[in-house]
Amino acid sequence: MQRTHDLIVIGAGSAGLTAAGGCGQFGLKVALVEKGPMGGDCLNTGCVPSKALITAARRAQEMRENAKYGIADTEPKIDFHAVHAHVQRAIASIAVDDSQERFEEEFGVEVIRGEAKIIDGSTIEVNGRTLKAPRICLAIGSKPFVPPVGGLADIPYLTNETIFDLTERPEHLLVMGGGPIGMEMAQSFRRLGSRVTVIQRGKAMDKDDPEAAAIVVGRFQAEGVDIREDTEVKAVSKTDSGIAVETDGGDTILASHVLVATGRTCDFAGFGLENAGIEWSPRGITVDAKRRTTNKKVYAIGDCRVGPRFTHASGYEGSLVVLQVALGLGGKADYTALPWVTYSDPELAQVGMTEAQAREKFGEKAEVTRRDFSHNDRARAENDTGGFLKIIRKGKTILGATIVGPHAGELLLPWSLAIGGKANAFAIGGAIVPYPTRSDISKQAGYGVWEPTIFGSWPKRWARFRAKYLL
Ligand SMILES: Cc1cc2nc3c(=O)[nH]c(=O)nc-3n(C[C@H](O)[C@H](O)[C@H](O)COP(=O)(O)OP(=O)(O)OC[C@H]3O[C@@H](n4cnc5c(N)ncnc54)[C@H](O)[C@@H]3O)c2cc1C
Ligand SMILES: NC(=O)c1ccc[n+]([C@@H]2O[C@H](COP(=O)([O-])OP(=O)(O)OC[C@H]3O[C@@H](n4cnc5c(N)ncnc54)[C@H](O)[C@@H]3O)[C@@H](O)[C@H]2O)c1
Repeated sequence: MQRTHDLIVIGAGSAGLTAAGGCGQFGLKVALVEKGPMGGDCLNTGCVPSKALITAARRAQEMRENAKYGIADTEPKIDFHAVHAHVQRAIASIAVDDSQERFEEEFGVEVIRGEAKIIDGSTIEVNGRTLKAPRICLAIGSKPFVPPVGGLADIPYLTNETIFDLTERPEHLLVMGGGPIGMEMAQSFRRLGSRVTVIQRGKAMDKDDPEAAAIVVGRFQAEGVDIREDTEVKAVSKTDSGIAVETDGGDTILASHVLVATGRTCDFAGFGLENAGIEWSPRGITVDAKRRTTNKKVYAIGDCRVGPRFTHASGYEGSLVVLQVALGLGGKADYTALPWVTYSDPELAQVGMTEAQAREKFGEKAEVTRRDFSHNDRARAENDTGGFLKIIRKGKTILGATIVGPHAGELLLPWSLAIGGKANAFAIGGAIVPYPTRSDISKQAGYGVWEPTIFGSWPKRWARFRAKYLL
């Protein structure tokens, strides 16, 4: 059979849209197959609805905390139907960018709505049609991992796929898992008026810097979120008054709703990966640095492969596929400067290595330069001085940065560039930064890295010499 397309992309989430749109823009004949709504998890059940909900929740919380600015505190009146409508509006406004019409009209991609199956390494089937291309790109995502907890299958638990459909506020939301999904949702629902309990197996936000995570956890507790760390759910059961959740510590918590946010998994049984010799496990599809599967003509990008699961990682890998397929260029994934942000309040932002990772790799050669927002004039003027910036480095080489505080995610960029070698602490420390901004904390930290050198013995000797003989 002749090729029908130059590239077949399966999955129209952040990863697949980028790969298909980019190759389409280069004039390749691209098929993009999607079985659900365009935009995938990020648009419909992930980043977008969660950030919209977080915004509504923050507005509510600000009303409760106004007195410190001389404005009376007020308990907000929350119309949960209207909050739901706001979340749906946010999805609708971004959906235009991910729409079938746009990909067809702007990028010349053939969008096919249906469930694809792999026939072999260059052939797929969808809606009874057979498509053939020299390259296939799998961008088929992941799904919520539901742990084998007794009784869970018998209760109507929520996941990220259903929680944004709620039009009534949960009375008491029990969140299983203190990762980014669990934490972002826990604070949002608490601020919108629910009672919230988080059950976390180890420490909450366990992939992040523990000192930064502790600041976030402290804030949650101050707002009334009941966080139970080092605790596991043993069993759940439905009772007349709600859902009884038994913990391994012997407590029973009565909740109205349970959100399962215990990580992601993959189940590609029946999709046909074995027909193309593609290896996978529940952790994802096996890939190399170029995101090629064990069948070198088939790529797997974004959440469906083993690796970090973020929208920006999916988009980045989509663009690597465009480089390789359309232009025949390199395309190895480099995550030395991978950033991630948990949009709790305060935000927790990380790029590159955490302090613990750097210490494990470099021992005493790993150093930390830290600046607290309590010394940042904008934070002081705003009476919101919690949090810090930590630069993790080896000598003057920047390995990572951790920021916790308001807008932390917006402050990462100079450090991403520094880790990638496109900026450095000296340049950041010497930049003219508008006063008063929170980003001044980066200048202070950059300067801090160089301060001992600038005021070292040689510059001082030179200054004394100048003062004595040349002034
Ligand atoms: C609640 C939540 C909040 C999040 N917040 C953030 C955030 O703030 N920032 C961030 O960076 N990341 C965030 N993420 C993670 C982010 O959403 C994902 O990393 C990203 O959406 C993955 O994109 P993807 O394209 O790889 O997969 P997906 O978006 O899952 O897309 C896969 C697509 O493939 C389709 N598909 C699957 N099988 C087939 C088939 N056989 N045939 C046809 N189509 C198929 C699916 O229908 C789906 O549309 C969040 C996730 C969740 C759950
Ligand atoms: N802001 C963001 O970038 C953002 C936001 C939400 C989600 N995401 C992405 O979505 C994915 C899923 O997020 P997540 O929070 O579900 O996963 P996660 O794996 O990051 O966190 C899940 C947590 O649940 C805990 N856990 C697992 N089983 C448990 C059990 N039985 N009882 C109690 N705790 C248990 C784990 O120890 C872990 O800390 C992640 O890959 C993340 O990158 C990103």
